[in-house]
Amino acid sequence: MADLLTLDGVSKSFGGLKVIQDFSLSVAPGSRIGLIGPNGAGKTTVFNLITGVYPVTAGRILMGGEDITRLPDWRRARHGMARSFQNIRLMPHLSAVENIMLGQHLRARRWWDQMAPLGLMPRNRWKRDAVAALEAAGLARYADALVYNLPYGVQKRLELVRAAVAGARLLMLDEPAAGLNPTEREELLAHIEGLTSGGTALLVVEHEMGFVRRLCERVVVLNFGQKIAEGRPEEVQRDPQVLEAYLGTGAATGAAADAA
Ligand SMILES: Nc1ncnc2c1ncn2[C@@H]1O[C@H](COP(=O)(O)OP(=O)(O)OP(=O)(O)O)[C@@H](O)[C@H]1O
Repeated sequence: MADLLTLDGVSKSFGGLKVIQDFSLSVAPGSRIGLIGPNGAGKTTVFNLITGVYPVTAGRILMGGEDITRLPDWRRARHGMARSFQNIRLMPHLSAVENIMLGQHLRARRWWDQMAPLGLMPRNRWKRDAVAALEAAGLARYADALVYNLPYGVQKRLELVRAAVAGARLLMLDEPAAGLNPTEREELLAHIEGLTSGGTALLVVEHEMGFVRRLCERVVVLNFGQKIAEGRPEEVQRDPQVLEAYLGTGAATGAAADAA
């Protein structure tokens, strides 16, 4: 099957610092890939290169076979990539449903569609869609609650709804399980599984290896900006280079502890 997302020999330098070196990656439609590596390995930078926050120094990025390397971030979003961040980026003083509508706004193609999430148009389809997305996620009871009043686990899941709204083909999640308690983590896992069972591909950065094992069929390991391993989670965890990368840094992450 043709790739949904392809990174072909991508490199990134900041000044003289080579942060990503000759990194290649294939994400098939509907596949679930984990991107792991020690702190500072370059995982978030890879996300930033894919979504167009930073231009690449070398290499190509393709989405659905189309070269998007030079496209600005807002045009890449319209190719169906959606992202959540390490830190929650919801608008705390808006309601849950208003936050979901902001996600729709980012993907609106026509100027009148961009106005619609503001609620100025009659028969606001956008609001209905946002409420439906909350219902599908089992979060409808929070629709009118202000985000800053909601528990952390619910806020994380709202981010997921916002990212996935409007039919993303690729969902990119940066440390979605960080800071969640075991119950919240299970709820998030079920939520992500639900979103991706419909054929949305997943690329997830996550330190919590148990979470990655349950969610991802394939794992890619970065260290000092280079790919050092790729394969099924249980294979990768036994890879000597991966063990060295984690244990050699002395980073007592969940991945290292699991891998040991
Ligand atoms: N805008 C920037 N300017 C200069 N250096 C940067 C920039 N962004 C990232 N870096 C550097 O790139 C390297 C990789 O950072 P990145 O945040 O991508 O790592 P990471 O694997 O996501 O780490 P963590 O797991 O701690 O989030 C680090 O050395 C970081 O300091």
